[in-house]
Amino acid sequence: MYADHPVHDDLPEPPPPTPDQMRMIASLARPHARSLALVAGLTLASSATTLTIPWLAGNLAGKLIEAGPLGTTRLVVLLVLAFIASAALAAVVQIVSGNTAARILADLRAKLYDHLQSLPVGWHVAHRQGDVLALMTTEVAHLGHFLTGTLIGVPPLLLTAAGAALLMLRIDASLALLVPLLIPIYVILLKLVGRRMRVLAEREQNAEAQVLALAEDNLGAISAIKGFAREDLESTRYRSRVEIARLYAVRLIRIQSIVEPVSALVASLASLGLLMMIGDHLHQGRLSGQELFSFLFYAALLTRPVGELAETWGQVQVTRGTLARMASVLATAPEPGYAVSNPMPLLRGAIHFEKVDFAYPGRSRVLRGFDLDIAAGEKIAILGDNGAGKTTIVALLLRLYDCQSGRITLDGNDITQVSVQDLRAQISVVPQRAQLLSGTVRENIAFGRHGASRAEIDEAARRADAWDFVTALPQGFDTQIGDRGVRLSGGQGQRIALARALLKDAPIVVLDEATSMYDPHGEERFVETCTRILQGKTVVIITHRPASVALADRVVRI
Ligand SMILES: Nc1ncnc2c1ncn2[C@@H]1O[C@H](COP(=O)(O)OP(=O)(O)OP(=O)(O)O)[C@@H](O)[C@H]1O
Repeated sequence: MYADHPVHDDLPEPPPPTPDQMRMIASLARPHARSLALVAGLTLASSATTLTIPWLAGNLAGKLIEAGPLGTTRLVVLLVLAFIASAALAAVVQIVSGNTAARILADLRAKLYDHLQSLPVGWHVAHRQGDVLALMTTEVAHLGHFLTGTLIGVPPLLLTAAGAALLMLRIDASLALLVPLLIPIYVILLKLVGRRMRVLAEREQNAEAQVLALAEDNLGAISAIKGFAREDLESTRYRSRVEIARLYAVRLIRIQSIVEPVSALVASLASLGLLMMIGDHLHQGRLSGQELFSFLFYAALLTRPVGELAETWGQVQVTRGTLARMASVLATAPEPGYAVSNPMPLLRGAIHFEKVDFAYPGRSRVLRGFDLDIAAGEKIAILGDNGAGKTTIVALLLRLYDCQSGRITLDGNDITQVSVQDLRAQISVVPQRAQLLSGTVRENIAFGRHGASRAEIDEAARRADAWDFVTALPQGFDTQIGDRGVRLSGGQGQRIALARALLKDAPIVVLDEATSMYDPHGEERFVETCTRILQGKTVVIITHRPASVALADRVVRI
């Protein structure tokens, strides 16, 4: 998404969103068509009401000049009603449009999350987590602010400006026609600052993402930072990233702050010119007092939208990069297996790797013509040097990656031809690094099978030899285990991961260095338990430890 770079501005402008990307963003609005139609109707009513005010005020002013306050009651009442209606409609438009925009945004966030979840593991490996987090948090918030605070105000502004211009044209065409002459001045002004705003916004968002990425990395490695006494160094590194983000933010604010005042200045100068000409027309009797007032009110009505539209245009430049990034993530295809919906028959558990070639993107080949036959119910240990490709075999079996050539079958079914969710439902993996979630011990074990009963969770904990240490925790199974389970020891975390996998009760079980953190006695008990409870299941044991190898009927070396 972003590139790493030092502070400088002579970087290429972000590419504009493609029509396809814009269509995708527009598709987010489609489910809210009715609310948007309501917003459009209310906007129309609000602008129409606002536009009656200068006309009524002009009439009233004309009458006051010609005959004094007598006989103006009706006009005054109408004007007060118009004021009230205009204010009330403006409030209703804000509420309804704000609600709609917030709903669109909530949908976008959920859609973005679902989509990120569906993307291949390879995509997540290739993108910095900080960038992804920035997209889901600060960038979505930017977009939300843009939608709810800025973009939603555009239709009323445009309608009011267009209406005012038309009515001015009716009153005095020769004067009103001067207004479009200002357009080129605005276009030049906005073009001049636009490119710079886009580049700065891009740089600022990139810098923010880097701040977030470093905070995420460092807080996750807080023990290492303390252990190596790197607090000061890391603090300096963090500060320098924050400083880069600040510098871009300041530059962006500076440029953003001039757009609206400069536009308003041009509009004010133009109004002054208009006033001089009006004076001339009045003098020649081409304009009545009433028309003069209405004209001036309409001109005033026109200047505010001009300034605000310029500001909105600036915001569009700032949001362009976010839209492009959002759309490009949403356009990335989900895991290929998601498209296949053929159900996977319940497995007996025979695994067959046939001439499998695989390389991670941009890396040299890990597996070359790899063959492996595992019978249903067989226990097999896979040994090999660090980096030989043992964990990669598991990743391929789960279809986290697809092999470049060859094929993998389960009970004779090619895994690329069946639903990836069905496939994964039939394989339990106990990884080397237990991925514990923030939540209680019970929730962490229950993660293995949705809807598991308390008794089943307890049983899984007993089988995984986790019962004793879990019940000794302050709140037993209700103890919160924090982010990444930092409050549990490595071996305890592995036992929770084992309990989770046992609860899943899949026909194929993969133990990927699952006992690497067990004490020797614990490992012995693990081997005993597994021999009993994994009977009949196909078990793939990846290990460097002789005790675990003893579990296997057969050992292969890669
Ligand atoms: N997601 C990835 N992206 C790119 N390369 C990877 C990825 N995961 C692993 N590799 C590389 O693939 C090779 C095989 O890694 P793998 O984790 O399968 O080895 P292993 O046999 O399980 O090693 P160990 O015994 O150390 O756990 C290594 O060279 C590793 O650097």
